[in-house]
Parts: sequence; structure tokens; C-alpha cells
Amino acid sequence: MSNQIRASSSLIRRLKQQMSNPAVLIQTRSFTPSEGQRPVIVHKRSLDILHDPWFNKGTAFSMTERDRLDLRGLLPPNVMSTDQQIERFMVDLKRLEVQARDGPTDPNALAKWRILNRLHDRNETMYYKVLIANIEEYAPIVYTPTVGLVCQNYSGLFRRPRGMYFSAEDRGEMKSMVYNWPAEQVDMIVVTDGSRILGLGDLGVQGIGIAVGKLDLYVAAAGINPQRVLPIMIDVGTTNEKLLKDPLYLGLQEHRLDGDEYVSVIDEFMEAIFTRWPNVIVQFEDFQSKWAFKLLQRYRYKYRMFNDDVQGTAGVAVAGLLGAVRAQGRSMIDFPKQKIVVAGAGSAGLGVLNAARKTMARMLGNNESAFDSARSQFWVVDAKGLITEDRENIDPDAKPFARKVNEISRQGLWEGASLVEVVQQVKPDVLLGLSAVGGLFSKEVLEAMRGSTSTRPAIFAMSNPTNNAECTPEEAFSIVGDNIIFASGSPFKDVDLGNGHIGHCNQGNNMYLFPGVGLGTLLSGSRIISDGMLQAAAECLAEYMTEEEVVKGKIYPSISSIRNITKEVAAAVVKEALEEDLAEGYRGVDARELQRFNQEELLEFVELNMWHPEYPTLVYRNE
Ligand SMILES: NC(=O)c1ccc[n+]([C@@H]2O[C@H](COP(=O)([O-])OP(=O)(O)OC[C@H]3O[C@@H](n4cnc5c(N)ncnc54)[C@H](O)[C@@H]3O)[C@@H](O)[C@H]2O)c1
Ligand SMILES: O=C(O)C[C@H](O)C(=O)O
Ligand SMILES: [Mg+2]
Repeated sequence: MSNQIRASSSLIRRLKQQMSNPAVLIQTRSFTPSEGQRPVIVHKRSLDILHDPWFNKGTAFSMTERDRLDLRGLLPPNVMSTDQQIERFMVDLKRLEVQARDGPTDPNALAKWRILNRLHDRNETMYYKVLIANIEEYAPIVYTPTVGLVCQNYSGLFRRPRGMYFSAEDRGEMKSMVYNWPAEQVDMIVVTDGSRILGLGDLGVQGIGIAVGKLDLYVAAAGINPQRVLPIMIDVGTTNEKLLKDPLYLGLQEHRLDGDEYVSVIDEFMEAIFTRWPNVIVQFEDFQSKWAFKLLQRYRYKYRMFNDDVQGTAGVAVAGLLGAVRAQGRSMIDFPKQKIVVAGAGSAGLGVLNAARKTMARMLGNNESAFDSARSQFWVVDAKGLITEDRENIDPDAKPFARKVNEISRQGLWEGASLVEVVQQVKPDVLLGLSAVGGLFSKEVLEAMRGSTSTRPAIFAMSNPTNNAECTPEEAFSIVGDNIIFASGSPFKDVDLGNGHIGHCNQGNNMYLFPGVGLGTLLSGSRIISDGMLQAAAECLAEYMTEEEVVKGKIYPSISSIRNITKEVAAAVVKEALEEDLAEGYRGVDARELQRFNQEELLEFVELNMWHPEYPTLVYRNE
């Protein structure tokens, strides 16, 4: 045995003795901390730490470490122990064995999402190249409907954080922590408080997935530079009892803030964001209806913001409703004659009702009496049935659509009449659902739609995700008839009607508007997003479809042309901002120059400002 080996074996013996003697062990610990306990000097901060597999502790970074290392806001707020982290990982790993299904969609959807997400983490250019080239196939994975499933399973799927988390615990700190985000410039923020994610209810911090999915479309459809987008979650607690009890939940396990306390958090957040990035555009997404309208009114003339569920959905629905009129072989100007039954009076339903009524009123002369008479074209049914002026504690936002009691009694209806009763009596041209109730358009309701006085009844089952659609296209075509116009919020396949005929399934989703609204606002340099700009976006979408297409029942474009339609919508928004004298220009192009562009030049200007996923040449300089 060599001396060296003999020396090391005696060293091991001594160490073993020390380990078995607690007194020695304590002494050893207090004087020479073992490698694992000694602080490690790092020369990195912020995202660089989270992206370094050696230093990263993920959700286990303590609050003080988060503050010391500029990590505050870059992780979900709940600090996890190592055991909890491992448990969360194992739960997720085991879940892979169970097929994740979201109704009649792809059983491998979640597995595809994981693969795409990993690509997103390691190579953004390649990720967006793949997404843009295969948008028809992968939009349903990174966006609706799979994004709903992702949000539901987010605590398990969480790997690398994406975006920022502001929580009720960060009150008083937001103006400083916003600087933890590494990008100097941010053009587009999508923010949610997780209170109403698609039709899935309150998912708390897990709602960040929807902000990530919407921004994927901003990059893929609108060509916003991915380095300048920021998904944000404002975690003010949750009402979801399951999440409140789940030890692996990543958000604040507290009851959701409400009232003035809630508003003060959102106020502080908005101030912080616009202090650092005065030119950013903020899209509010999936805030429960209770706050959606109030926050929109509070901020829309102060900040560059809009609410996608209220305003984006409204524009998409109006474009579809106009398409349905054209599909009947009539001119759009006949829209004010349509009888429309809307099921759902939340942020989306009321947004659509307000915009559709305004559109009708404009066509009827744009005066008070036109606005008043447009009201009588709508019947609104919510969870309590038909809304009339007899409704107790009526939601003030729904009040303008409450039917007069004498008027509806002449129609054989009453306060609280059921959806099927309303459809039977009204015989509407259009039945539009934004109720979040899957299957609400039951066999009876669809059979009642057969009595529609329209030559081509339209059914819009707009609730998301797939399982929440009010009906499927198969049900609608088979029960109401081959001639109908059908649209759904989540993607469904076209229906084979036999004899070589296809029942076209349109996707009536705000994805056709919000990317263009954001891009158009950015490029116009408008300080606010006016009703006129949103209306221009909706009209552009309505006019995008050719006569030939609408007659075939195609009232929305195919998602494969989303980049082109977004460009057109953005140009329409810029044009309207110029007309309303809101435009201030973008980068080197001021409003006067924008004003001089003809339509072709305007489209070229938009195109030139869209980001394309190409690798740049990189050069290293040691400065
Ligand atoms: N396709 C799109 O682009 C799009 C856009 C926005 C929202 N949505 C979907 O719309 C749905 C609703 O969103 P929201 O923010 O308005 O939600 P919400 O919860 O605020 O509103 C739902 C409304 O439906 C009503 N309702 C519930 N049960 C009903 C029933 N049995 N009959 C009739 N009405 C009933 C409720 O009373 C309420 O008025 C969600 O599923 C969301 O995903 C789709
Ligand atoms: O997210 C979508 O697919 C549409 C809409 O914003 C919704 O809330 O359902
Ligand atoms: Mg939404």
C-alpha cells in the first residue's frame, strides 16, 4: 500500500469517527461549515440566475434571496420547500401517464405544449419560426383551447418562469421591482389577475398561461419583437377552494382581495408599469366581469390600454354578425333588422351587445332615436333567464339591455323566461353564446332555432375552451340545418354534410383582432385606444372576407392568414388614429409623415415594422 493511500484511509477513519461523535460534529459545523452550507459567491443576478442550472433554485428562492438577487417579481409568489418542489415535479411526471383530454381535441395536446415550451425556453427564434410556419396546427396548442388545460395544470407544468408576477405582498414595492425585468424596452404587456380564465373560472396565479399564450400570438401574428413582450400576473389571492388547499399551488393562498384594496393594487401596478415604460400598451385579459368594465373605465383615457374580452371580442363578434347578414345574400346595411338572442351577460356578452347596438345605431342615422330603436333587436338571457326591467338587483352594465315588461309580454315572454322559451317566441336570426356553459344550446334550444325567421340562421357558440362551447358544429348543423352559419370560440373541424357538402366551422375568436389593435396602436403612437380605432379594426375584419367566401358560410378568415389579416387590421387602426388626430408617430416616422402614406404605403410601413424570426449575426465585444 502506498503512503498516499495509507494517509487517505486514515483520514477517512478520522472523519468517520467525527461523524459518529455528535459533539465533534457540532464543533466541526460551527467552525468549518460544510461545502453545502457555505455561501456561494455569485456574479449574476435576475434572470441570469434563474437560467443558470447550477445556481437556480426556482420557486425555492426565499423572499430575502429574491430581494438580494433582484428576483422579486420574476417567480410566482409562493416560496416552496425543496420537498414541495420535488413533489410538484413528481406529480407532473406521473400525470404524463394519464392522457390529458380537453373534450374533442387532441389527446396529445399537453405533450405537444411541453415540447414547444422547451423550445421556447432554449431558442426563441426557432420557436417562433416553427409556430408561424405551422400556425394552424400549433395555435390550438399554445393558445385556445390547450392554453386552458395548461393554466389548469400550471403548478405541475411550471419549469422556467416566463413574465412577471406582482402580488398583493408586493404593495409599496412595485415601482422598484418593475426594474427587475431585464428588457429596457417593452411594447406589449398582457396582464391578468387570473379571476376568469376562459370559461374555467378563477385559476389564481395559474392564469399567467393565458397572458403567455396571447403574447405568442402578438409575436406570431402581429410581429411584435419577442424581446419586447411581457406577460404579467397580478396575484391578489383566489376564490378557488381547491387551489387554496393545494400544498403545491404556486400562488398566494389567501382569499382574493376585493373593493378598494383590490383597486389600489391595480392602481399601483399601472403606475409602476407606465413609470418604467411610458409607451407600453397594456392588454387586460380574463379579469372577472365585475372588474373588467370598472377597470376599463378607470384607465382607458389615462393609459394606453384595452380589455380584450370586452373590446376585442366585441369587434370580432360584430364582424361575424355582419358576415352572417352578407351570407344571407343581403347588404351589411340590413344588420339593424336582425333579431339577436345573446346567452351570457358577462364582460364578453355585454361588450358584444354594446358594440352591436352602436353599429346598428350608426347604420340607422347615429342619433338618439336610432340608438334607442337598436336596443329592441336584442334579447339577453343570463343564468337567471331573460333579463327585463323587472329584474331585481340588475347589473348596471346589463340594464340598457333589459327588455320592457309590456313589450315582452306582447311577445309571450316574461322576466326570467328560459333560453328555449325565448328562442321559441323570438325566432331569432342569430343565437350567440358567451355564457361559459358547455352544451347550453341543447337539442331543445337548437330545435327551436329551426323556427328562425332568417333564411340563414346563425349560431355563435363563442365560449372557451372546447368543453365550454354552447354546442358543437355537428349538433348545430344536424339539428338546425345544413344552411346555417356557424362559429365557435375554440377551433372545431368542418362538418361533412354528405353529398360533397361541407358545413364550415368558423373560429369566432378575438385572436383576429387583438394583435392588430395592439400593433396598430403601437405604430400610430396614439396615447389611447379609442372606440373609433376598435370599430375600424372590426370593420376591416368584416370586409376582409370576399362575397364568394361569405356565401359559402365562411365569415372569418382561416388562421393560416392571421399574419396578413393582422397587418390589415393594424393599418386600419393607424388610419383611424390619424383621422381622430390621436396619432403621434412611431420611431422616426411622425404623424405628418404617416398622414401622407396611401393605403399601400401604410401596409408596407406596417409590414416593415413586423419582426420576422431570423437569426441575426452576433459579434462579441468585451466592453
Ligand atoms: N370567442 C371569444 O373570442 C371569446 C372572448 C371572450 C370571452 N369568451 C368566452 O366567453 C365566456 C364568458 O366570458 P365572460 O367574461 O363574459 O364570463 P362571465 O362569467 O362574466 O359571464 C358569463 C355569463 O353567462 C351567464 N350564464 C351562466 N349560466 C347561464 C345559463 N345557463 N344560461 C344563460 N346564461 C348563463 C352568466 O349569468 C353571465 O352573465 C367564457 O367562456 C370565455 O372564454 C370568448
Ligand atoms: O382566449 C381566448 O381564446 C378568447 C377569449 O379571450 C376568452 O377569454 O375566451
Ligand atoms: Mg380572454
